Amino acid sequence: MDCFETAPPEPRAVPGDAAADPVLAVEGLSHSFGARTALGGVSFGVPAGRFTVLLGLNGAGKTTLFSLITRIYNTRRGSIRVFGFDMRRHPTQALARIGVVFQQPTLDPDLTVIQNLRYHGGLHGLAPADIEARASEELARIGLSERADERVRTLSGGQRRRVEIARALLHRPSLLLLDEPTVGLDIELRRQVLDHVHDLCRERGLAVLWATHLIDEARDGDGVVVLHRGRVLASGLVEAVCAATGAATLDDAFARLTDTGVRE
Ligand SMILES: Nc1ncnc2c1ncn2[C@@H]1O[C@H](COP(=O)(O)OP(=O)(O)OP(=O)(O)O)[C@@H](O)[C@H]1O
Repeated sequence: MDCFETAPPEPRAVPGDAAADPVLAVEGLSHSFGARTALGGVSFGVPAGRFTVLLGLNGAGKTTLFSLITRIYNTRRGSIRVFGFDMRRHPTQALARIGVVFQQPTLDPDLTVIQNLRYHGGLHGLAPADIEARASEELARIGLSERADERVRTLSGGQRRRVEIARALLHRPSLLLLDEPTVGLDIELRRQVLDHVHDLCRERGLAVLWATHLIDEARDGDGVVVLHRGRVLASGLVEAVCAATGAATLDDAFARLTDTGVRE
């Protein structure tokens, strides 16, 4: 059963949690589908330059949370602020600062790589000259400049993912959201995509929220938000969450957190 019928545990306050002025600030966010509570009072922050893993099992509420942050769903309870812009009151300013890579691939396989990027840039109202300059910069960065005029269907899964990330960065967002972006990729491609997004955090100060159910996608130095059955059980740097739970590894911390307080 997916409803929460018992009182949730208090999230553990962990040192090293969101900086004073995070790029993404989520406070008291709740969402229900009829009688089913998908999110119940979720709060956390993602600061600039931090790769933050939103870690949760299937059904934890990750996609619902992303749908609220991207305004696919309206926020009815709680608040979402992006760079200080409230999603309800200033959605245009907030959304302009977000780049998204959805769980399902969204490139048009029959268009070329550059056509996909131009289309996205046009939707964001970028000038054609800016689109060309930024597209060639992003494609060079992911090592796919020479594939710009090829149809997307000729690319590997990992290359397509990197093009999706390049596309999401075209309008220069401050916050990049990725929902299970490594689904379907082999171990090596997964590592490459993870390395690439870590580099973006470090080099551009991008705030990243990376949703996954794969614990090994969180590295030391990353932030982590443990979401379980619609509740945040812990958030902070990986090392701090481990220390607060008395666990040697994040695997162990996750098992301890999800075994206590929230009933199946
Ligand atoms: N459109 C919907 N209508 C009804 N219930 C929904 C809907 N979308 C999600 N849910 C329910 O909300 C809860 C959270 O689902 P959500 O898809 O957000 O989780 P998730 O962490 O993204 O899981 P997954 O990794 O499987 O995608 C689940 O109990 C799910 O069944």
